[in-house]
Amino acid sequence: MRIAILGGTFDPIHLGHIKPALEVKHQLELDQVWLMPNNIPPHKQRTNVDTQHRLTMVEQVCQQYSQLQLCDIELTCDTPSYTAKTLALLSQRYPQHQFYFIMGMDSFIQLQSWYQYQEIFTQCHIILCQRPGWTLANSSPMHALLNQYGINAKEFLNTLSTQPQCGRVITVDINLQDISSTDIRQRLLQQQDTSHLLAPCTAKYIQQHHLYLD
Ligand SMILES: Nc1ncnc2c1ncn2[C@@H]1O[C@H](COP(=O)(O)OP(=O)(O)OP(=O)(O)O)[C@@H](O)[C@H]1O
Ligand SMILES: O=C(O)c1ccc[n+]([C@@H]2O[C@H](COP(=O)([O-])O)[C@@H](O)[C@H]2O)c1
Repeated sequence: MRIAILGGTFDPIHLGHIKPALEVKHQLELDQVWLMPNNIPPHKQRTNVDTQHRLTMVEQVCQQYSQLQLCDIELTCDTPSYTAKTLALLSQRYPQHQFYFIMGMDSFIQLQSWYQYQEIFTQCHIILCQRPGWTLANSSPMHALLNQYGINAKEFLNTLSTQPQCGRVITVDINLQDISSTDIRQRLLQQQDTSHLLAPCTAKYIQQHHLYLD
């Protein structure tokens, strides 16, 4: 199967994760999309709620959206959730699947600082989603990399049978979602409405468990 993975801290999961994931699945005619919460985010100082809450919110989203599935592979690991390591483990565990890794432009811009980031290109294709507020500078080394390995979703699909198994950066043209977990946490702290930014199950869970209030 052709499977895309959206890894994240999901603190909390929001529609800026869910809607692009659904659009990517449709545009690239993928068999499945897995949401993969990390345990210890490599580039964040801390999470705002514990792993169990972040996991439950993702689980509930997967129950609500039948096209999304949970991948809990990083949750059993007490070391930082390095994507290169996780993808190697996934390829080992599921040699029958072809993996794609979804990321927003903010992640892509910083990719060079990831642990053994070049290994990622040997394990999967990257699916790159635009994100409001993030533009790749012409001078960025990632710009050169995108020029070399980039391909748009339509062209990729049209030439699927001749494409390599990994190493491309597939750009998808999705509806932009100006949403971030940081903004949602700030709104919750200030008791502002967040219902238009979250799946209903997540809004309910946050309210029931009094999350993000301090
Ligand atoms: N609105 C969005 N549009 C496109 N991609 C997004 C969006 N929000 C998050 N992503 C992508 O989803 C992945 C996981 O993001 P993450 O869980 O860190 O959410 P976040 O909103 O960026 O969180 P925070 O504000 O706490 O940093 C990353 O690859 C990120 O680029
Ligand atoms: O491998 C790394 O060094 C690395 C550095 C930063 C982020 N990641 C992964 O990228 C995904 C999005 O991360 P974040 O911090 O934006 O939630 C998530 O799966 C992280 O584990 C991975």
